[in-house]
Amino acid sequence: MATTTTMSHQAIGSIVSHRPFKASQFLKEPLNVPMKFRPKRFKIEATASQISVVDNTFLSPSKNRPQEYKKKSNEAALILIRHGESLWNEKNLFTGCVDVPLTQKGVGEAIEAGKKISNIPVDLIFTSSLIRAQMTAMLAMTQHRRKKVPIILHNESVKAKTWSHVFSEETRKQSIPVIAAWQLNERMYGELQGLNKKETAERYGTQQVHEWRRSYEIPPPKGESLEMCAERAVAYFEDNIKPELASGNNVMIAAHGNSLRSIIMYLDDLTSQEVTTLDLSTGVPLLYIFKEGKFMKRGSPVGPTEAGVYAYTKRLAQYREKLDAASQATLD
Ligand SMILES: O=C(O)[C@@H](CO)OP(=O)(O)O
Repeated sequence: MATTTTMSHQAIGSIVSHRPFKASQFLKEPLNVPMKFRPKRFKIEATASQISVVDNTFLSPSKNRPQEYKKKSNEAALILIRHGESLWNEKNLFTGCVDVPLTQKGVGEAIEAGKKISNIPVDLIFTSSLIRAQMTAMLAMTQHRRKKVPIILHNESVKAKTWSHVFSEETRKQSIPVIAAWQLNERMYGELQGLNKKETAERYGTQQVHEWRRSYEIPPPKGESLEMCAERAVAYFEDNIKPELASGNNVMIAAHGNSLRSIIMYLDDLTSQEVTTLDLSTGVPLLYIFKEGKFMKRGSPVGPTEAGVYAYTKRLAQYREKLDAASQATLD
């Protein structure tokens, strides 16, 4: 059963005012969760009500997008990016679902991430509803060689939906739909949100804090364990993102350390023990190829700009050749 908690103002160096909210609000609509991610201790139920500023509950994004976006191919690229450094990463504070923007360094990381994926096709972007992930997606796309414009598809009302949809063929070709989903938000860190990580370790012990931060099953006080985060993030991935990949659409997901850890656990079939050592750096894009129902990891670039350390597939190499030919034609 979901607990009901009112969050207190405990932030050290807080830059965002917290509105007290009830954890039960966060835990409402039952989700269709795969067996592996079914909770052992209690049934997670979730709603977007408290987390999002941009509250786009696209339960089925593909149904909300024009038919023309859909296309067929037997493989698709999946890029995962953890957002760049946020103001609370910089201050070493537990952030969770508090909506904090990027630092200047984070902006730079997002731009560098964009350079690394600038040769990889992106047809559709999923972000969380938090600004640090959305900033990262938008900044990264400014570097893409295809120069498409990311446009957030709003679904809060009929008007918002109409206004955010693009109409002319020309505009459609030059845009990438962006779907902001609260299910991809960072795990809710409960009573730790706003606390300094080092001070918390000094107070509760390094081992305890490590378990709160990296274990699969142990939730931080009044927050979500990784397992609980997986319930919504992986269910969203299976219901909304995997079908896009299966249709041949290349997808980028800009999200968070823990929502992405839960998705990577699913993609790489990691055990609850293995996932404890998985730690994602800010602004480093990971590439997967989805083919014949399977996810294949293609690496992560380590160099400052080039995506060359990705193991390109034939299709990705062809895409890059097309981009090269288009740049050459512009120069000629
Ligand atoms: O504070 C947070 O929300 C997360 C990600 O920054 O921290 P951690 O690395 O402890 O999961």
